[in-house]
Amino acid sequence: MKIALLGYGKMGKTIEQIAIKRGHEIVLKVDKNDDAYDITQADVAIDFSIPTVAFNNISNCLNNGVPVISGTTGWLQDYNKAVALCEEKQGAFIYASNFSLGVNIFFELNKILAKMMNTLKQYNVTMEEIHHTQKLDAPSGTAITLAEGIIENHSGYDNWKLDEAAEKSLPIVAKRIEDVPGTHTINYESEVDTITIEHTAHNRQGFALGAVIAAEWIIGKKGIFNMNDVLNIG
Ligand SMILES: NC(=O)C1=CN([C@@H]2O[C@H](COP(=O)(O)OP(=O)(O)OC[C@H]3O[C@@H](n4cnc5c(N)ncnc54)[C@H](OP(=O)(O)O)[C@@H]3O)[C@@H](O)[C@H]2O)C=CC1
Ligand SMILES: O=C(O)C1=N[C@H](C(=O)O)C[C@H](O)C1
Repeated sequence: MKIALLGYGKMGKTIEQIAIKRGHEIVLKVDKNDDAYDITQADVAIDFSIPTVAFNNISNCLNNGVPVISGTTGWLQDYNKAVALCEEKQGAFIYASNFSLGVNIFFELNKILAKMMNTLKQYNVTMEEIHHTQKLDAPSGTAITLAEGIIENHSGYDNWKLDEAAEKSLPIVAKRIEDVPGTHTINYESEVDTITIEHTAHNRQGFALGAVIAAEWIIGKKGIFNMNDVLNIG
């Protein structure tokens, strides 16, 4: 498989190593605003760039008939436009806030726990995410997906807020600490006890492997997919 890497930072470099080990070829590495490159030489593009350019990168792939996997977070105000473009061009597109198998299992566990706790109003839900200090967005995309999983399954919450508690709002605290790849913690706290679920990434390998598996999976398909489609869980 010929892969274009849109974004060649921490994730792009980790994906390159894993893709080569799995027998793929990296035909393009894009690390700055540059419309001159020819995306059509790739069978699939993997975008791990920055929030302000992700939608442009994805659009460029869809406009040129190249299937695209995006893990960039912080650009979701344009997600519906990407979906509409993918439908119009009959392309193939996957966005996931987190590509690791472990986090995708954690997403499902989070929904089940929220459903179980729905009637137990004595428990307040809080969330904390910790990432490295270079991270551009807050809260993390993963924290937003987790919050949405709780909101869909727990009638006590209908929105989330960063660093703020309010009626029916799930508060998310975002911490930035040197070199932390990504830790997400959800607490259900009552006066008498606390139930905690937590996912801790030890490195970026899990995210990168998931993105390469998604790229392998999407070849020959058309449509808008997510990691549940790829991993067949949930
Ligand atoms: N979904 C998931 O599983 C995961 C998602 N992420 C997300 O992926 C994104 C990238 O993370 P990470 O690799 O750690 O970040 P990095 O900052 O290490 O890498 C991003 C790279 O994108 C480059 N870039 C800037 N402009 C463009 C452009 N126009 N086109 C292509 N690339 C460009 C940056 O270059 P420069 O430095 O010169 O600006 C930088 O090298 C983030 O949004 C992060 O939240 C991260 C891990 C897992
Ligand atoms: O920026 C990161 O590093 C990460 N970003 C993703 C997010 O925003 O959830 C996924 C992972 O937590 C690492």
